[in-house]
Amino acid sequence: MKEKRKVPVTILTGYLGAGKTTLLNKILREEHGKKIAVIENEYGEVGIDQGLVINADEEVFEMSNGCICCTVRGDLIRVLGNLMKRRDKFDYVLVETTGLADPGPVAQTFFMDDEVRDEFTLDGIVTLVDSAHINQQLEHSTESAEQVAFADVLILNKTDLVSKNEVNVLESRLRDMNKMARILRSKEAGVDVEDVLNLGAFDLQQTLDRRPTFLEPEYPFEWTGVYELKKGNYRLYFDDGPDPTMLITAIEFNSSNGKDLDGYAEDCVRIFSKEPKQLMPGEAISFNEVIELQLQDAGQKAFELYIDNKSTIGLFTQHTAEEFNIRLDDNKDDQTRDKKFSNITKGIDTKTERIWVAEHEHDDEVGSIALESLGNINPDKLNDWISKLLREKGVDIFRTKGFISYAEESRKIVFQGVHMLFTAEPGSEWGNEPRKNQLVFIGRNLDEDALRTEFEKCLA
Ligand SMILES: Nc1nc2c(ncn2[C@@H]2O[C@H](COP(=O)(O)OP(=O)(O)OP(=O)(O)O)[C@@H](O)[C@H]2O)c(=O)[nH]1
Repeated sequence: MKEKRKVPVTILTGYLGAGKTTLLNKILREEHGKKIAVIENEYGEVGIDQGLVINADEEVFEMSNGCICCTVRGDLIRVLGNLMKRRDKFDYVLVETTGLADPGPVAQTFFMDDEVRDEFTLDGIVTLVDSAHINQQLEHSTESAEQVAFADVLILNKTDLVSKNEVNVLESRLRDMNKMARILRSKEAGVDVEDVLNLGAFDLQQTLDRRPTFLEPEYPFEWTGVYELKKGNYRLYFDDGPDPTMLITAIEFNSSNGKDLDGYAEDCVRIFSKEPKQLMPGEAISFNEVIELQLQDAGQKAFELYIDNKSTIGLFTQHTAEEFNIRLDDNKDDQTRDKKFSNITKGIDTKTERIWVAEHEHDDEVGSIALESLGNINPDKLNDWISKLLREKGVDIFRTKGFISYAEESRKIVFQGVHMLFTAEPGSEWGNEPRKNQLVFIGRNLDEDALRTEFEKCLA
């Protein structure tokens, strides 16, 4: 039997004033060929010339926001039921939640109610963030943290009100809370509609492909530039950046030891743990030690780098090259130094560059944990563990997503949950891919060691 196409639903959430209505209006105004039904739980004027906005009295639903076990999602179910009677009028549904709500109960409706599940499919949860105020909001409101944690797409809006560096710091904080979300930046919610609708955001493979680094270890450096240099004198240039100092280690790569960049990175982790040597502009960077460059002086600064023999070198820096506009250039003509100083715009090209996941404090209650193991999982053990876990801790576990491999099943088992509700359904074929299991938990006060231990016990 041919399966009926379900109507995709996007939940739009974000704290008060984050820009939800601005985004909604943008979506409704744009030519995207979709007929969108909007469900709002607030009254509000929405200017639309296409699509269908459901905001007549009976179709505006109030969201209950209490204990998730007791919350009645009846209103939303009723509105969705009414919508189905006008199925020909729309092919997409957008639910805008109130700024003060935990999006959990709304998302759960699409997992829980059989009739809703037959007709609708949750395409994704899009959370807007007011970049200027979210830090404050996170301190005072659990809902704003939940909204971040639930997101498949996080839009850092109002970037016009903060500096680029503040947005970088914010992104790193939010990334820590939700490792799975795609993060976009915007002014006036100016994002591409394709980036928020029809994501198949619950397609985990896509999410993992987009963020292949989320299971990677963290490093004390954020950037490596690898250069192939001839014997000679060079200079490393810096513009003003977000910090007055920066740690750096220079390493000479030796092609005969078989080490790759990851291997050198491990060496560098050990070097970075030592006491750094202070270096003022104009002084020379030595190899194989950690150096703290003093970058307090305003304007462009440079440090010397001497290369004795033609070699491949790696510069490992605490911050990304972009943040300080780091450039390496040769320094053959001292007479033109001053002129050269002001002229350096690009410098020598790197052979390769690499951005690393930076080490940082995990100080938010809300966080995400990714578990991975090779092999197959025993379905009964997993079911027992997950059922118990979500029954006991489901209030604090907002989202669960993952892929599981069962020995008897040729397809990947796609695992996803919202609080204590979860589904495990076969997805694409494993084919020749090595069998492995990945589970991501996003929630509050997660005990990583306990989760890891229990997960390992589920292996067949
Ligand atoms: N400076 C600035 N203002 C913005 C931006 N995006 C939206 N705004 C303004 O911020 C205010 C709030 O935007 P809304 O779209 O109403 O926010 P909301 O999330 O729907 O707000 P609530 O309905 O109160 O939860 C409006 O005055 C917008 O014009 C932006 O990128 N920068």
